[in-house]
Amino acid sequence: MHIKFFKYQGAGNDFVLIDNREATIKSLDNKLVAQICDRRFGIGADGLMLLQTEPGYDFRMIYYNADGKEGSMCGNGGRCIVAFAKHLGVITDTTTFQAVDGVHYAKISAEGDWVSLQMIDVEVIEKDNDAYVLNTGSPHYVKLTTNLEAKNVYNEGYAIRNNTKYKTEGINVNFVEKSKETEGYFVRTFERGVENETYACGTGVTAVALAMAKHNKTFGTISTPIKVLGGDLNIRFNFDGKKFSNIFLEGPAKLVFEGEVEL
Ligand SMILES: N[C@H](CCC[C@H](N)C(=O)O)C(=O)O
Repeated sequence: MHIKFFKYQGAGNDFVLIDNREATIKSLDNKLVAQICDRRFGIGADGLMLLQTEPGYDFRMIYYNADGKEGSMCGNGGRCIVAFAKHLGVITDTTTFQAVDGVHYAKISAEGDWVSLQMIDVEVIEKDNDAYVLNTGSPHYVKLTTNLEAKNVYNEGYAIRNNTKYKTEGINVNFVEKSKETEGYFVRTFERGVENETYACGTGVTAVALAMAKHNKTFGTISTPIKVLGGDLNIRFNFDGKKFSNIFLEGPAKLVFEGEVEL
């Protein structure tokens, strides 16, 4: 099958996107997705997304991790598919679409390269020793640390993601350090389903922002800037001490190149 694909990146978290509104692709074999995402033998990406039609919504987002398996919600992927929808002319400056964790609202800049994506509300944050564990559309483990720049995120992230508690379902592991320059944080993430560190993780930085508000007991309307290896993201939300709502993940979403491939 001859397929046109588009390569997007959101703060260095990168994806292959395919316009499947004609439902040309009925299903995607795990091995084929993994091969497309392979950084040596394929196009190379942290994940792959299909943009599909969905009655009552602008589109449906189908997300696959680089390991080829259909994944849970991808925040940066959600921002990139909104930019892709604008590029295709499916939307103009706001959208409501369906994803694996429910309905998402988003707005996009006129230039089409900056997206603010609403994430699901969060009420439950658990502790695992001194780490925070919460689900922002994907499951996340958040651990405060120091000297993050020098940390071996692969080894330490791999060990937590594969320990007896998390091995079966997996979990995304976020290491966070308070920024010296801003009110925000520096975050590095070992991502489930990529099974490696990524340059950014949208649901991950969202989980970090919420966990830090809980940790610091800050309430009200909060805006948290977060630096990641691939750039800068911002998370805005309300926290009343119990529930996190009106959560928006904001940042760049850029088209890198487009091409064609024989699947
Ligand atoms: N790897 C994640 C899904 C993608 C999350 C990340 N790319 C994001 O931007 O949220 C998981 O399987 O839980």
